[in-house]
Amino acid sequence: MAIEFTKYHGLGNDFILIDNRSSSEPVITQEQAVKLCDRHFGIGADGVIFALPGENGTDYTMRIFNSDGSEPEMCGNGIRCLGAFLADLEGDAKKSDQYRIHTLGGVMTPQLMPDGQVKVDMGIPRLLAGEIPTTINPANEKVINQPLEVAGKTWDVTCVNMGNPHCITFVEDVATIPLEIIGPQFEHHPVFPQRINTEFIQVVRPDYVKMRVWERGAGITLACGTGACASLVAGVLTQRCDRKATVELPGGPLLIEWSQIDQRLYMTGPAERVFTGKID
Ligand SMILES: N[C@@H](CCC[C@H](N)C(=O)O)C(=O)O
Repeated sequence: MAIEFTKYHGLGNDFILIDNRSSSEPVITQEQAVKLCDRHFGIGADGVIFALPGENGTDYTMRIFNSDGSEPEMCGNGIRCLGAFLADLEGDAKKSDQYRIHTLGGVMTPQLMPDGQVKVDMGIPRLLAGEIPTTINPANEKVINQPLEVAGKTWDVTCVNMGNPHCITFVEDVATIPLEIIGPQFEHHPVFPQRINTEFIQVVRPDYVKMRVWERGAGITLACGTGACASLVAGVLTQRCDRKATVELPGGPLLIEWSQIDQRLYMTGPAERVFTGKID
């Protein structure tokens, strides 16, 4: 049976999206996802995203497999792409510009904006070590500017869970970070029992930062939405950033706001359809 897919990207963080609305289990296995994501022998992507029927009163459910086949709880760029994909699928039957999406990291709400961008209510960040999870500190303590030995160097790290786990380090110049060498060492560090996404942040101004990321299960990517949100939270907690900032990624900028009113994160950025195809 052939399976139709549409390729989308959010700032170069690219995904194969599959209309899975007629079944509550993904139609592709994790092993098949690895093959489809392969950039030489497959379609090429950072992950495969499934649009499934809603759970617990939501409109839809999102599940995602990373390019290594692992299943993360959440994906920020992916949920913007999913919002755009759902609008395409619904076509004229679309009743609203906003969807409530069930994910393993909580309910997220992408909203299609008149200018074509997608704004997402990303929920409230979780900060306790037990929630990240990490053993850097006792489970009921936050991890803010804590020393961590990686690759023979001590890094001051701050950890934030945005549905999925992130470890953030502020540096003078993101361009000098050997991401392909130290990224895997952060990801597989024993203090992170569920592995970790790793962000390096250069604060240019309190409302403008540059970010590079090593993603759990995907390696270096051109952008990471949950990582951009987590990094803004870390910047605010360490008095480096305003509560609203542009996060400049290799693939382009995301606007992130940590609302003082409801303590929720709001992420605004693009979601672009690239092409459609069929998997035999
Ligand atoms: N690129 C994503 C995050 C995807 C999941 C991540 N690799 C993980 O394993 O947690 C984003 O835009 O948030």
